[in-house]
Amino acid sequence: MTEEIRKTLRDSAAMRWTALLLLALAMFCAYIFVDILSPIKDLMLTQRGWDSTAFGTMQGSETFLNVFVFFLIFAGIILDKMGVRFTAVLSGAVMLFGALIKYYAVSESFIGSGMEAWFTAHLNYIPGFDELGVSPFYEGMPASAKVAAIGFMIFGCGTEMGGITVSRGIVKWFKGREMALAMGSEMALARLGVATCMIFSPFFAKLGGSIDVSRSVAFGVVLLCIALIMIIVYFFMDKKLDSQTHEEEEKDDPFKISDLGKILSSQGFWLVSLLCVLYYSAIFPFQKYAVNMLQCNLTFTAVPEDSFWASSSVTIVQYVIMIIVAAGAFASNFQKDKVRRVLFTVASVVALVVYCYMGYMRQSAESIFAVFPLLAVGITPILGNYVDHKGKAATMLVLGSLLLIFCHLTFAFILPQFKGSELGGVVVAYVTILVLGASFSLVPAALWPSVPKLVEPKIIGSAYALIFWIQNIGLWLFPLLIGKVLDKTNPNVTDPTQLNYTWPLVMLAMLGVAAFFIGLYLKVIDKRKGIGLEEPNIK
Ligand SMILES: C[C@H](NC(=O)[C@@H](N)CCCCN)C(=O)O
Repeated sequence: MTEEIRKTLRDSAAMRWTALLLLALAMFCAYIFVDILSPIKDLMLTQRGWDSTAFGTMQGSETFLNVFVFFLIFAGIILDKMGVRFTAVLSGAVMLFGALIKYYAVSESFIGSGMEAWFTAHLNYIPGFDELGVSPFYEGMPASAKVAAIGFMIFGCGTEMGGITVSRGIVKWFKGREMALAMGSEMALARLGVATCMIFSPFFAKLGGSIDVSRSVAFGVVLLCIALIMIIVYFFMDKKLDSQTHEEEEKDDPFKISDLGKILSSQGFWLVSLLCVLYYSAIFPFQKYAVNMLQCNLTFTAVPEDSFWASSSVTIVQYVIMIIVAAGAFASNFQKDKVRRVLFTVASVVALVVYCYMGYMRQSAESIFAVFPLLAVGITPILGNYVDHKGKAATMLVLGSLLLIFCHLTFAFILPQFKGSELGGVVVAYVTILVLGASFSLVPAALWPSVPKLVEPKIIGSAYALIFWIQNIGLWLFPLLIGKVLDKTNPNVTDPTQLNYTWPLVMLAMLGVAAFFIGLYLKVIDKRKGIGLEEPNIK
């Protein structure tokens, strides 16, 4: 009887995984919106006149307020003071608001409007920011890109606040249990969001034979409405949990500014943050250009519009197969029976082969790149589970950085050698993208669950916020730099599918090299100071 009374929602596996599912689905929708314009960079040039610099500046704007107005730091303080559920709802609402502005900016109704005229004439110079060279706008930037950037900045505040809130929420529900597995599963779903976006953004933009880029953004907005509903349901579960545990996060352990000092004085924290910014700057900004990079490096034969492979139903079938790949790989993690585990894995691999074949037949760069997050969906939970039970997080960080270097150098120097060989190029692209996906499983699965080992529980929210803030500097800078380097190294190229991506890719590989050395140093410090990064989470 006493046992029963003591049981709380988080003691029930079904309940805590339901809470996780709600948060993870909300992040799934958010990640779709993050990259909603990434696979249609070429259309943004032909339909809205965004060159690579305009595109990169808009893409980088997502993190602008987080970095330069320190919004992420405030978000961390709000999270520590107000708790998970309040901050989660706030982040959902902010994301939706920003997304609606971005939708208006790229919609047909913006063209020729008074607002377009105003933004064309204004915001070309931002005092202070321009002098520092960090302005989110520039003289000559298309008005639609400026307004989209404003919306994306607001959205970015919501999504990053959502990110730290979800990490904190997972710690709240899973600490001492399957925490890394839960974080890995949440990230797996987020990765599926990226794959979904790669397939459906161009699908909606080109639906019915006419091109309208705002349809892609509208798709993202609808998903963000669904995300907000998920968060509201989570709100009530979280409230119930607190009433059972009699925990009032916001009152028991009030946040103090001096806590920030404690975090910043930890060497382990700095190394993890540096590794995080270097590694993620070579991944998320790359994601925004990857489809265009493939369009530029692969030789595609145009698929006739009336052919079977060009039909919308094939896109949907291919997406369903993608879900089978992801679900099979993900579910295999949870099979206790060895035979069943093998069966799930084999089904997933067969579906992956079918998926890849369809991508090749459709001659579609977006569906080729969409395999990137798929391996992460299957592997991240396995690796999370491994970190929970065996540890070795620092070693995984080093290995992930090595794979990153290998992949970017392959894209830069080996893939272009296959230009002209349709099949050869696609095979090299698939293999490299899948290996990059494996790297993108290793690093996040090891990095995020390591944070609770670096700081005290009550300041985890602020610690995640600070790491995200440092990471956001890179996520702001690198989309912009890639765009600028592209424009500089391709001065006379007008066809958006004929750009040379060598230098941007070399730049990203260099980030991997720096991350690799930080990872090695982290291993040394971990051993010397006994931080426990190589230790399992569950002892
Ligand atoms: C959990 C981690 N999330 C992040 O790093 C976020 N700061 C980035 C969100 C994507 C762009 N706004 C991850 O996805 O591995």
